[in-house]
Amino acid sequence: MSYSELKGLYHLRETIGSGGFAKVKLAYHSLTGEKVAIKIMDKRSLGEDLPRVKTEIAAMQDLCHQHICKLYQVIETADRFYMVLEYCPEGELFDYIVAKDKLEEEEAKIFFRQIVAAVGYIHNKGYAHRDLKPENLLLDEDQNLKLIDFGLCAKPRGGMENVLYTCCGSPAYAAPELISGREYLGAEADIWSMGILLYALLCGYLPFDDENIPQLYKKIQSGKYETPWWLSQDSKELISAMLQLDPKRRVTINQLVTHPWLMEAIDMPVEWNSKYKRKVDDDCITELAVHYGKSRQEMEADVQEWKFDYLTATYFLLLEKKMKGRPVRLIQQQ
Ligand SMILES: O=C(Nc1ccc2c(c1)CNCC2)c1ccc(F)cc1
Repeated sequence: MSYSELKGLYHLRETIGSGGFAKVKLAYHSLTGEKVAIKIMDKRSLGEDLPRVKTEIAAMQDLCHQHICKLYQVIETADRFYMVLEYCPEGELFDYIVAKDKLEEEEAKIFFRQIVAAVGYIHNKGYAHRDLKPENLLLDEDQNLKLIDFGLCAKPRGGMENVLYTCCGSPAYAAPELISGREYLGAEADIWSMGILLYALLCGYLPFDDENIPQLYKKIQSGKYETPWWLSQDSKELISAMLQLDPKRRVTINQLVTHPWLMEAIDMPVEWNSKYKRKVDDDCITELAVHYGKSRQEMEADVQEWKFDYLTATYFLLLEKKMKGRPVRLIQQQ
């Protein structure tokens, strides 16, 4: 394959993942030398999944948060989509849990606080993820979680108080109201999935499981699950508050951020604000202006168009370098 559209912009390396309709390759962004993950999708093989890609791109262009995998650039050609994404080399949280069998409470707490921050942020922006599971949480090189796969997310018209109907996501993580075909609120269904997620982090297996889907649905709709002896009272209480069959009795994201189990030993509520500022970073603008031979005003105006072109990617990757204490410098091309 040539991937000629990336020539000069990114140096492509090995394939690091290949899912259903996408291949993910490691690449180096040529102007900063920073590593990125490029998700490559062939339009023909996408078939009816094409709308999912458009949904994901639109959502990720609107989301900018330390626990959401950053979209840097989108390249669309006649027969392909390329999504240039934040590099998450430690792989999926799913594999991390499997490798450790289950997590100690304090480690699970750190991860779960990051998940609550990410979900609180997207709900605040009017999005429901609808496919929350450990496979969709990646670890970056500092073991921070990054939420991915917004292909099934929903931004209900008129706000999160408006109901949704589409039954989607992974059965074992799906809320009872969602699998019963009733209308549901995206935020409440996400909270249920987070309850399943927390149970999986602490126990290393799922509260409702059955390879026969109708049997699995019966178990979910019964709302009955076992809790192993090693769970603390507080963690059992939190899981129970999230796995309430009646979505109106379920804990809300606003109540979650100050829940005792999440606050214990950390004594700070979960902060879901993005660490990214609205205002563009002056050092990055200066370096870009010098490189492109433009005034700072022009450069700032160009960047703030947020076209998710190579300039958007270069700006965000320069900002990443600054946040990691590396020099805010572009590689001078010969
Ligand atoms: O960076 C990603 N995956 C990645 C990167 C490096 C390595 C892996 C995955 C797996 N282990 C080897 C190193 C990645 C990032 C975003 C995404 F949507 C999908 C995958």
